[in-house]
Amino acid sequence: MNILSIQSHVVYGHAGNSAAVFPMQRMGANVWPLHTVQFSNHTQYGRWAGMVMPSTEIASLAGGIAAIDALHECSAVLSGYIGSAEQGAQILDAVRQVKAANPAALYHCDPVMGHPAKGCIVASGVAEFLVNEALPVADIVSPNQLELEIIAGRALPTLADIVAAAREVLTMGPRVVLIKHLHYADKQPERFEMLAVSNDEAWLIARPIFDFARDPVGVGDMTSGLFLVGLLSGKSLRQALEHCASAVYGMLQETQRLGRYELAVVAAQREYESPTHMFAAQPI
Ligand SMILES: Nc1ncnc2c1ncn2[C@@H]1O[C@H](COP(=O)(O)OP(=O)(O)O)[C@@H](O)[C@H]1O
Ligand SMILES: Cc1ncc(COP(=O)(O)O)c(C=O)c1O
Ligand SMILES: [Mg+2]
Repeated sequence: MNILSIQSHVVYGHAGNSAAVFPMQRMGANVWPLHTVQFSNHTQYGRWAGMVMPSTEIASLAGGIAAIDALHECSAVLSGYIGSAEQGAQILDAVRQVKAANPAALYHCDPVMGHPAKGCIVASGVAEFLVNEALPVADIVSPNQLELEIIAGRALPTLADIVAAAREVLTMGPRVVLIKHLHYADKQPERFEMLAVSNDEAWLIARPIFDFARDPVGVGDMTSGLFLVGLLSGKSLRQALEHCASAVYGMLQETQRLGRYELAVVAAQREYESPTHMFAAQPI
């Protein structure tokens, strides 16, 4: 299995590819990391150095892989944090080239749209690109609830609203929707919940919340990567959800045990292969 993973790279710490690539590799996937930005650190520190890769870089690198006739080996394209709206078009071009070379290849779009209140900064035009252009082409999409609300164009105060919106997304192109973080009004506050929906199934999973001084970053990026590898390696929707939720829980537990702000991506390496605690999903 070969995954072209088009996401951010941070030199220090973990977000984007720097959070997702190693866990995917540890699950046995061969990853082709392509970086949309190279920043010193993730944006939630409030300051960072580095640059958005030039928009032509993505097309150039995809073209380079095409030139050595290797695109047909690609099983999936995963996109995450995008540095500019122009980069988006290049990513979709790469997806088209991969799908032309390997019609079975999947496109998993993690629609990272930013969260200004939390300090996750995304360039203007990226959210519009994700909703209008990337979503119709995606096979798998993994928004958090805020991103799902932007896609749906309305607030989603109840679990029923969220499930309905996820089903709407299935009519826009994707075959699988993973909502990576739910925060509806009557959710029990001590539970962290995710939802996976396909045309035939809907699964809800919950794990305990940890009390971090500051919300760690990169959790969503790692979750999406692990979920994709699970599906590609033949897990059912339910199994892929249970595996990624449980592996990320184990990694967060290690992060808390070590008292770190940055994710304990490497220290928790055994969790990606076989999570210490397995949480069970419930059909809804
Ligand atoms: N079990 C947990 N305990 C505490 N915080 C968690 C737990 N699981 C995830 N989180 C945090 O919840 C937040 C989820 O963020 P959100 O913006 O909704 O998704 P994403 O990570 O995709 O951007 C992250 O800040 C993550 O660190
Ligand atoms: C460079 C970069 N990549 C990715 C992300 C997304 O991280 P998360 O997985 O928490 O959504 C962020 C969030 O701040 C970021 O700064
Ligand atoms: Mg995210």
